[in-house]
Amino acid sequence: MNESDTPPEPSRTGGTIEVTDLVVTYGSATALDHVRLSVRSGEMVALLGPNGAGKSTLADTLSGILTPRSGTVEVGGRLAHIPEGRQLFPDLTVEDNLSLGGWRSRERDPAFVFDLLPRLAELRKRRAGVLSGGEQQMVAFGRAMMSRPDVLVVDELSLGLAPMVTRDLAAHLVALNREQGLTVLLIEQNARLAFGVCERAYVLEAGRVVAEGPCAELAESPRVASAYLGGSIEETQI
Ligand SMILES: Nc1ncnc2c1ncn2[C@@H]1O[C@H](COP(=O)(O)OP(=O)(O)OP(=O)(O)O)[C@@H](O)[C@H]1O
Repeated sequence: MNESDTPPEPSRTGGTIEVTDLVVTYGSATALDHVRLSVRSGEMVALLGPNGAGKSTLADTLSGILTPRSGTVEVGGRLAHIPEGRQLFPDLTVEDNLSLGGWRSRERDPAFVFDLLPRLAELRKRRAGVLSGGEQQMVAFGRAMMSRPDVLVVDELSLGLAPMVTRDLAAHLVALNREQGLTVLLIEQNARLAFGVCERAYVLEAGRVVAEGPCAELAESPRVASAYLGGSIEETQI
């Protein structure tokens, strides 16, 4: 296919993640220790865990930035990753940041992203570096959608954002999941948010999966409730 060919049509039929016995190391330090995780097509699954648990390492391995030491990672369809801290180009405009997200899908026109996230259309000529945290997260979200993904990995949607802004972004994510079947792995420290929008969750601690299951069941677990919900169960419904 050459540069002038039409971009491929969006395909949301096979967005899956299958991680088996995954070991990832940094030098002699083990960051992921025989991790097993699976996400089915059209699911929205949370990955919880404290600082240093290995969540970003898993995201980076799923997106191919890191290479496993052993085990397997299989992604069905195209995966896009909203990295922790957004990692935008601050001197480029919103529009140019979005265009960069379209390199794999050969998608240059962000019009469909403006339909999904109308606020970005208003901000299109602004430099990304001058935007608020919530607006920058929305640009990172839109940039990921430019690749027309089947699977979206979101690393800390809520990081540094006010609850209202987080809820607004989460509502966009839920709409994409429910209305377009986008498969989502939501990496979060905010368990209330994650349990409010996901059906299932994994809990990662010190590189190992220590709990998994339906969010409603995990929320009942005294260990999960005390570590991640401050001891009470009160879900954030979108
Ligand atoms: N480039 C690196 N070199 C060496 N060690 C690293 C590197 N990146 C991460 N680590 C270590 O690997 C472990 C897992 O880190 P990771 O960033 O994946 O955790 P995390 O769950 O995403 O944490 P946080 O919520 O704080 O972002 C930590 O002990 C961290 O110090």
